Amino acid sequence: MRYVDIDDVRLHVRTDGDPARPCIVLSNSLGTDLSMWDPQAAVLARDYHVVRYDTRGHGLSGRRSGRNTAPVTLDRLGSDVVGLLDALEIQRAHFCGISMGGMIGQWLGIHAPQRLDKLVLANTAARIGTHEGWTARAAQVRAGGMDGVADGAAARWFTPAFGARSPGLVEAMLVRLREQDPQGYAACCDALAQADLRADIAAIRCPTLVIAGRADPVTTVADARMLAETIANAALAEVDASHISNIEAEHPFSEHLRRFLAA
Ligand SMILES: O=C(O)CCC(=O)CC(=O)O
Repeated sequence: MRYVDIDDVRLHVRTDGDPARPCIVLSNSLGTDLSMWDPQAAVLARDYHVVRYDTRGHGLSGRRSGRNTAPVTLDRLGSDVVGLLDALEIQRAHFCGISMGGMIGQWLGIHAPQRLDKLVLANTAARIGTHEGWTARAAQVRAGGMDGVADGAAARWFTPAFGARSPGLVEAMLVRLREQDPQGYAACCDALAQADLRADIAAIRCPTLVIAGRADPVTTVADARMLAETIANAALAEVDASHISNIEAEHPFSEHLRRFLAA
């Protein structure tokens, strides 16, 4: 376990694999933490220096002083990754982000292409949800804590078939969601309320793999197609999963990732 201070935030970071190998950074979705990448980190660490971090306000990452109440924007979340690479003295890295992490990846592709090798955008979109929806969710957790969003999360994150097959994995994710800091979660909802990259993603030039979950009700296959068709050097892969596809379709997801990075 390691912490890196970047501006006002202390990021919880975990590294696996040989630091002399090419680096891949893994970025979590809203309401999760770096442990969501355990299946992929185990595979990738054989060939890569794997850097995972908890997005600010999530897991063990938070403000260095005071509560996680300061405003958060997608610019801030993207700049955290640039700061993380600087702190670890990594000039360039591959980047794989899921959902909110995928929006951070798009931001990096637009604003920090000189730090990126290949980009993987999983279960994400250039615009996720609506301003009203995120603002209402932020208000809900600020007023009532995490239980309200956690109650419906299994249905948004996983297919019923996966829930029946792997109840322990689903429950572990929900426990972690309930344990998130409501202020940190709400601040990232505010960032998603503002974030709209639809007019900007054509600027992304690095080789990109877009991964979609065929049963994802949050960021749909149509959202993924839009990314893959707009980004010049992008390919699309679909897996049989809902929103948290790297867990529900662990092996196909890891295989797509591994092959794309190795090509
Ligand atoms: O998963 C994300 O990063 C954003 C979309 C989302 O919050 C899914 C959900 O829990 O409804």
